[in-house]
This record gives sequence, structure tokens and C-alpha cells, in this order.
Amino acid sequence: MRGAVVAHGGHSRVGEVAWSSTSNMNMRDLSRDDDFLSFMLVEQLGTDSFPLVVHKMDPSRRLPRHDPKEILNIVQRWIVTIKSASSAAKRVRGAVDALLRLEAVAHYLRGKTQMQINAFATHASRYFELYVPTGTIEIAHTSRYSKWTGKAELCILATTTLKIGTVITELKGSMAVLTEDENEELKRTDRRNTDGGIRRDFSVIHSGHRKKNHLFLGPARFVNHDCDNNCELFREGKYITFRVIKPIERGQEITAHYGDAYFGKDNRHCLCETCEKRGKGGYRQSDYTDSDASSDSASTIPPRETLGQVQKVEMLGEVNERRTRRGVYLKLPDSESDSEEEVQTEVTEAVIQIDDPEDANTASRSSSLSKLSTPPLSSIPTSPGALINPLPTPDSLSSRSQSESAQGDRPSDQAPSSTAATSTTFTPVKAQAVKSLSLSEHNLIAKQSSTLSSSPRANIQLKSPPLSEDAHSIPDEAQSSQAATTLPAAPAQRRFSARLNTRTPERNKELTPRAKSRHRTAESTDDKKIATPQTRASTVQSQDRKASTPVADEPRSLRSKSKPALPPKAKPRVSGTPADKGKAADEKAKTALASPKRRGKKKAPPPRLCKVCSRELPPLNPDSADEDSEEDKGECSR
Ligand SMILES: C[S@@+](CC[C@H](N)C(=O)[O-])C[C@H]1O[C@@H](n2cnc3c(N)ncnc32)[C@H](O)[C@@H]1O
Repeated sequence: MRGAVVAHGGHSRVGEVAWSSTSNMNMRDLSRDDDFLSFMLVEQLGTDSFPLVVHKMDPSRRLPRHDPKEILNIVQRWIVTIKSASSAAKRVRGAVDALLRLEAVAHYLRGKTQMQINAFATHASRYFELYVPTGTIEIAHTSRYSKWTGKAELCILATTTLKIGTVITELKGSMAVLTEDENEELKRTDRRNTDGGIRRDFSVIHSGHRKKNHLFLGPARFVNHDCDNNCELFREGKYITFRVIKPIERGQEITAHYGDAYFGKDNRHCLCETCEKRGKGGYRQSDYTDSDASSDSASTIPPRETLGQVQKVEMLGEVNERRTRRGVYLKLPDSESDSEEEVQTEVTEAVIQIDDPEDANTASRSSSLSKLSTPPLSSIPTSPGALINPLPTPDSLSSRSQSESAQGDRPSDQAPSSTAATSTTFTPVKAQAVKSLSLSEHNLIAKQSSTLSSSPRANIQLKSPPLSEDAHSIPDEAQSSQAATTLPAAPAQRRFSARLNTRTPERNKELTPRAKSRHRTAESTDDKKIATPQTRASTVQSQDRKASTPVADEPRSLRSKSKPALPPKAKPRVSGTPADKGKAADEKAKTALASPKRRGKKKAPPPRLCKVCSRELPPLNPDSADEDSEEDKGECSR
């Protein structure tokens, strides 16, 4: 498998693992791949003092042992700092190829079929897409739902405002159709196989048309439910994604609707913001009675100590923070502390239902998300406004350390510590990288920032480039337009741009096509020779240009010494057929013969006459002219 030559968009490379995008995924492989990839590409990238803990499909699985810096380097090199012209698809492709070259990944893929490799690489590309600089979302930690699950929960936050109708293409999920057996298997809440109470069917969606359940995993699985959701789930070709249905602010959570039955009777386990505002769902105190807390003894009730721990932290004055790797976006105010009432409900099926994704392509919340039943069991707060400890519970940390122990020792910066559990500061991934990386890597990050700042959005903030020796020659209009769109250039580039800027689109607009071509010709020749008065007068453009960049290519020292050339003599133009040209030549010859003057002969001197007898005297020979000869006296010898 390794060492194969693979064609990528026309280029062949040696040492790559061949793969192609696929939608052909099965539940087992997808679950395993997602546990592996979410650990590498979410847990290890997005954390510092505060871990992003991903609920695993099988927490008992061994996780890869590798250096997280390798992953960070892949993201920086292939996703962030690569040529800004590269498309998102190209960046992601490069990153996946680099990932497949890692020893830990090669080990994981050993013995897998080509189909399995395709599925793994395709799923990896979904996670890498999150890091493309033009992306609009981030995975973040949230404490909103922890009271219900007793676990650290993740969510998706918008990193920019999103308009209605926007498809958040970087928020994708891979899907696998579930067989009956697999469906049943996922429904079972097996104490050994659950993440300390997190059901494994938390990410199952039902296709109404196909009457089949699908498991969906990948970044899309981190979208939480809100009764007044701002996005809708829909299927796009090989994957599922989300479309914005309400305007979303920067920092706001991306939410979908899981259906009316997902959170149990009367939506009683729902802890969404809307329920909190309305005093409904999980915030409706009166609904919870002792009888609710009865039947199932599943592992989903966090131990009493967990609740105690949660409350203890709340009493320390923690707030519910919404944060991403770039920092905290939102701080929600603290509210009343919760009662310790524990409630449990029947365990049935947790399925998010969508209409047939291929037909309608949308999951309309009202019509299609109806068939849902009770969510996984949990302990829920019974008082409204229960704002939750933003920190991972001991339970979640223990499940984390469980997976850590399964993978052996991790680098120390990845291990959750007690300081992590009490810290409220959040180090963005870039800052984290700066902190722990070498100088060269540091420089890479600086380069990355400059790449980002050269994006159109960043340019809006740029001021005019500092005026330089050459910049004075830039006409005003060009200067101002350049200031808005380009970075300060190096001296050589500045000179070049000064020349370019003499030809603004506005100016060219004023010229007729003929004048434009004249203008072009004048400019091209002007660069090579000194302009004559005629050529200066011939076009306004050329004149302007001479005024701003006189003899641009000539060294300054030579300019004053240059002699202006004389105007060329007007030549009679001969046009017409070759016969005409021949006639003209004949005429010319005749004229020349008839008029010696025209051929440049000397004028004959007037005849000399004798002063005495008036006879003609012979002409004087200038060579033998002698002042004393009689001839010179103007008289003949007679
Ligand atoms: C598809 S997952 C969403 C991502 C999840 N927060 C995570 O960290 O993996 C669904 C699970 O998120 C939690 N959840 C999502 N929305 C919720 C809500 N409105 N109230 C309570 N829990 C919610 C529940 O644990 C649910 O089973």
C-alpha cells in the first residue's frame, strides 16, 4: 500500500497512500475512524488548559500514540500557510495525504482494504475542513448541557455572522446506513461501552423516506439541539451538512432541531437556551417528581459526587462561557444554583429524524423531525436558569484519563490537570502553538498571520503604504486605490506598481480603442527611448506619464545630459499599388534631372565683362587666382 505512485490532479507522487472520496461507509468502520480522528484532530488540536473532550463511540478503544505537534504542523503547513490561491479542496487534500504518511496512521490502516482507506481519508477530510482559514465555524466547549449528561459537551460556534440561506459546507458529517442489528446495538446502553453514560446512538438520524436509520459522525455531530434552532440539517450528495435559517451572530452557537421527542416527554431533558428563556424543557421545575426518578438504573445518572462537584465549582463563581480556540466569545451571567434532585426517565431511542435527504434535501423541523423518542438517561437540573459548570466533570475527566491510559503516556501538555479544572482562561490554539513551538515554527505562525492578513477582509484595515522615493510619482487616484488594496511593496515592486498605476481603468475608459492602441504603442516605445516633443503631444496619456515617470528606465545621472532629438522631417507618403509606386519613382527621377539645383549642384557664377571693351572675360580659376594678374583687374589684355 505504501510507496504506491498516485495521481493527484495530474501530478504523480511517490510515497503516497492512494485514496478517493467515498460515501460508502459502514457503521463499524465509521465509528472506529471517528474515535481515532476526533481524538487526533479535535481533542489534540483544540485544547490547552481546557480540554475538548469528544464522546467516543467506544471509549475502550486504544487511541493513537503520536506527537500532537505533527498534526498541528500538518494543519499549519497544508491548511493555513499554503499559497492563498489554493482552493479549500486542495488544502484539505494535501493535509489528508500528509496525515496518511504519519506512522500512527499507517499503523492504523495496515491491513485495511482500499474501500476502508477511502472511507478513513474521506472522513479525515471532513475534520480538516474545519481549519480552512475561510471557515465560518469552530468546535468549542460548552457547559450548557453538562448537567443533563454529566459530561463535558462540545458545540459549534460561528466565527462570523451568517446570513439566512448560507450552507455551512465545512460542517460536514459522514453517514453510514444502519442495519437492524446495528440499530439495536447502538440503542443498547451498555455500561462498559458507554462513555460513562453517553449513549452511542446520540448521532443517529432517521430517513423518513428510506425508513432507515443512519449514524452520522464527523464535525456535524457536534451540533446541539435548540427548540428555536438557527440551522437545518440536510443531505448534500455524500454527506450531511447545515443551512442557516435564522441570522447568526459571531460567537453564537449553531443549533439544529432533533425533533419533538428526542428529549423525552414534554421535552423535559432539553437544556437549550430557548427552553431556559421560556422556563420550559429542562428548566420547568414542576415537572419533576420522585416518580420520574424511578425505573432505569442505567449508568447515565452521574454519581452524587459529580453533582456536588458541579455545584461546588458554580459556587466559586464560574460563568457559562462560550469559547473557541480563539478565545471566549460570550459570558453568560450566573444564575440560581440548582437543587440536587435527580431524575431519570425511560431509555428508549435517541434518533434525530430527517425527511428523505435525497428527495427534499432538507430536514424541515416541523414536518420531519417528529418520530423521536426519549434521549439517553441522565440527571437533570430541576431549577430554571441552571447555568452550568464550564469545566469538565470528574466523570468526564475520568473517562478521558481512561482513554489516555489506553493509549499510554501522552505528552504532558495534553494531560488534563487540576489547574485545568479550575482555570477559566482559555488559550487559543495559535497562542498555544507559539508557546510551545521552536523559533522556526514561531516564524511559520507569523507567516500564517501575514497570509491571513492579506485576505480581502484583512485588507480593508490596511492604511496607505508609506510614501517612498518612487511613490511620489504615483498619480493621486492611483495612490489612493493602491492604498486600499495592496500591501506596502518592496522598492523594486513599488517602481513597478508606480508604472502600472499610470494606467488606471478610469483613464483607459476615456480613450477610444484607437487612442488606446496608440497609447499602448507610445508607452512601450517610451520605455526604451527618450520621447520627442511630437510624441509628447500625441497623447495626453503619454504626456502624463512623462510628467510622472520621466525616462523611468534611464539612470538619473544621465537625464540632464540627454539631448532632445530633432523633429523628424515629414516624408511624402506613397501609398497605392506597386504600379503607382513605380510611377512616383519615375516622376521623382525626372524632377531630379530637370532641376540640378534640386540635385545639389553649385550655382554658376555671372559672366565677367571687361571694364574697357565689355568683352566677356574667362572665369577666374580660384586655384591660380593672383591678385596682380590682369584678369583680376577686370580688363582684357587689349
Ligand atoms: C449530536 S450530539 C451533540 C454534540 C454533543 N454536545 C457532544 O459533545 O458530542 C447530541 C447530544 O448532545 C447533548 N445535547 C444536545 N442538545 C441538547 C439540549 N438541547 N439539551 C440537552 N442536551 C443536549 C445530548 O447529550 C445529546 O445526546
